[in-house]
Amino acid sequence: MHIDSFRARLVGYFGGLILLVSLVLTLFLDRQASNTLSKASGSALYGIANSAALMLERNLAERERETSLLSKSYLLKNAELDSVAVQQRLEDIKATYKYYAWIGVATPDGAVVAATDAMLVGQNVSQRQWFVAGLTGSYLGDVHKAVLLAKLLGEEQAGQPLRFIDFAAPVYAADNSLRAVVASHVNWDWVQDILASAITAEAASEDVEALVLGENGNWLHPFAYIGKLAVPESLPELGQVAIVDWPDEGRFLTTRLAVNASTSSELGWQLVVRQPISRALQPVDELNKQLFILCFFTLLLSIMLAYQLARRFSYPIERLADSAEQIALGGEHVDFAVNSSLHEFSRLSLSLGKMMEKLAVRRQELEQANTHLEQQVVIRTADLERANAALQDLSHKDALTGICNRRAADERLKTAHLALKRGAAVYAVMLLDIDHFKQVNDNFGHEAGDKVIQQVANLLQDSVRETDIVARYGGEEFIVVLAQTEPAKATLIAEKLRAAIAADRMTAVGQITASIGVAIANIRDTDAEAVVRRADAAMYQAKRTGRNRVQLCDSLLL
Ligand SMILES: Nc1nc2c(ncn2[C@@H]2O[C@H](COP(=O)(O)OP(=O)(O)OP(=O)(O)O)[C@@H](O)[C@H]2O)c(=O)[nH]1
Repeated sequence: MHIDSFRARLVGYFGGLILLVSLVLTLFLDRQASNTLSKASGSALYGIANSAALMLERNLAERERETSLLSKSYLLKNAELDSVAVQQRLEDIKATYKYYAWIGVATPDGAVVAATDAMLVGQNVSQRQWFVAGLTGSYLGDVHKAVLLAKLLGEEQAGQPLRFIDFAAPVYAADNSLRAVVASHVNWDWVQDILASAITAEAASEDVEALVLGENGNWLHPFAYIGKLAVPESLPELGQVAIVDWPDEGRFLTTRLAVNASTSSELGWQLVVRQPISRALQPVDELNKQLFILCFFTLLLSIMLAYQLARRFSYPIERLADSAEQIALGGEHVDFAVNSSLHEFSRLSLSLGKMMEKLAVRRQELEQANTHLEQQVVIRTADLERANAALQDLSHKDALTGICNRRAADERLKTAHLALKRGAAVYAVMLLDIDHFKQVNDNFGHEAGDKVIQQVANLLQDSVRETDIVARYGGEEFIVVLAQTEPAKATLIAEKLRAAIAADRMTAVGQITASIGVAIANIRDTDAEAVVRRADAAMYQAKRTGRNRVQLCDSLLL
């Protein structure tokens, strides 16, 4: 299939069009799906973040409320602080919430007098921040490592150091005097567990993770990120979802919420929930793959269809082109029939067939006309050649005598002189003039004179060789050019001619004579005319010296 063929073009255009439409459609769907999915994933992330933040807020408020209620309880306001009842109350409260690590009561001077599991009892906590703050009001302390408790509870859990959040509140006696400070330490694990429960198993499998950012801009959770994961410069606004470039980690769909617990003091925590964009948009990749496969097969099918369609259209054209080529190569009986149900092709085939028939008729007519013309040309050419030959003949013949005329004699002389110049043998020129011809005319009439001229011409013509030339040079003057003839021989021939004329009896006239001048060509002669001039001079000398004689040109006549 040629690249410029109808088939290739149609397949190319059709395939290209389908490819273009597929690409545009795929890009459009990709964009639409990405947007829709980004929004959906963003909403899901926001939902997770929102519920996790709410749980954190409620838990913080709950713990603070519990500590506050405990500080205001009748028991702590009135009972002995180191009594069993107080001890039991603390244990009961601790048992209600598994993340309580420690609940204790310290006197205003900082001595722990009651505590769950009797931990830290007798120790002085007056330097602890929770104690100092708890002396004056409700206190909520940010996450920290507990120095004393850590020693009692063990250093680490699951590779992480023990971290706590502190709640404290003052206990006032009935007379409103400060009686003690009650405090609880909540294990940081509760944050981890809340976040774990907020993130569903499905979300976790899609790499959704929640992070807690502290007020000072450092990660509080997960522990592995503390001091290791850089906080991106462009986190989304609070409550917004955005695609964020995380340093060294790539692009994440990210949302951020503030944890507003409405507690006595705000911790300033922010909850960040993120998901790698590749996971968030994974369904788009799947969709793209399916679209690609769909496009590929659509393209393949389209190309096959286009090829079949093009074949259907191009086949009749190719047949017609083949037929036309056969005509170009000289074929005569070419068939233009095409097997097509399409009206246009049937019409074209019919028209071409009719055109061929007409062309064949025209061609035959043309060939006949041509043959006739060629015959006419042959006939005309032959006529022309004959006419030319006759004309040539006439132009070199003397009308009266039928022998050569002066022009023919001059041409022969020229040729002979050129041959002499090229080294051929010398030639001789003889000028012959009938003596007293005027008297012939006068005495016997002009017609008789003509007959004498004709007779002399015949006599001369019959007396010389075929290679020589006899011509009528003027009225009653003749010239004879003798090829390759020496002076002696020329004189001899001239004498023979003179004698023959003198011996012949002319019709109605009787005897006549002629004078002959002979000249031999010389290599020094510039042209034949010089030789003729010498012959003429010799002829006149013959006339002067008595007529009916031959005079060979001597040097005096040169
Ligand atoms: N019948 C006839 N006469 C011719 C022709 N051509 C020339 N003549 C005549 O030939 C004569 C030539 O005469 P001239 O030249 O005087 O010389 P001539 O009488 O021959 O005398 P010489 O030449 O001196 O012997 C003239 O009277 C011309 O009219 C021709 O074709 N036919």
